[in-house]
Amino acid sequence: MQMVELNGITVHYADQGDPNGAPVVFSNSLGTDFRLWDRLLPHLPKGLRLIRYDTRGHGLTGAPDGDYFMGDLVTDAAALLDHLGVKNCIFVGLSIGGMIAQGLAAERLDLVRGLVLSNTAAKIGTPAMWQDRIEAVRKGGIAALEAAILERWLSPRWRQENPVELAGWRHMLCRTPVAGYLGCSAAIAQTDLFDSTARLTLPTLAIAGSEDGSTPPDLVRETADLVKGSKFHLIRGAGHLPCVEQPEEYAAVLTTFLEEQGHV
Ligand SMILES: O=C(O)CCC(=O)CC(=O)O
Repeated sequence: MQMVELNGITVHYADQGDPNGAPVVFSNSLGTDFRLWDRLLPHLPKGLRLIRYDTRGHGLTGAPDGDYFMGDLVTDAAALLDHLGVKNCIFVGLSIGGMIAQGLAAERLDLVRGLVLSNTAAKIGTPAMWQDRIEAVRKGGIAALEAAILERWLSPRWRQENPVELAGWRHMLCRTPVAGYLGCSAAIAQTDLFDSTARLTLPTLAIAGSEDGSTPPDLVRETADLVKGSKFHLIRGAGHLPCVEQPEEYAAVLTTFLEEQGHV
């Protein structure tokens, strides 16, 4: 287990692969932790340094009470990369992780040389939608929303064919600290990265899932279009978590991007 105290919280991370390899960093979505990437990593080329961490409020990372701000989440990611001596990584972020990716590239371009914006956007939902969600979780816990969330995360076909694994994702979601879920929901509610993302010029790949009920393909494409020269890839048949449903295709498109950047 790898833990470090940063920015006032304990951060849980995994630094795997080749310690001298080109770094690829992974940032998870709301209600998951760094096991989000478990099915993907075995399909990536050897020789990379693969760093994953649990976002503030998730997994084994600290989950303070109160609203979080996107700036906190970006500072957490930057502090971890500084701690690990990582520069010039390719940063892969899914959903809120993709917002962190956009914020990090805007604030600390010395750390990042390319972005993978997976199932994310410059702005996700509306403040009113997030306030409703926050109130529902305060009242009934995450379990009150669990069925609807899983429907957005994973396609009907995958859920039907993988009932046992589906139970694991349900457990991960429902065991997310409520303070962490609420804190990160507040951060998403307050975030609109349109202006700063429109100023980004680094190589960017956007990935969407055709069945994604949280960040539908058109929303992901809109954000990709903000970054000049970005690429867009649609994974057909996958929901909000395509790295879980279709890890081979996800790995293939990510590997092509890494090769194009001379990162492998
Ligand atoms: O997944 C995220 O990080 C936020 C987007 C979202 O709404 C996820 C969900 O459907 O619960």
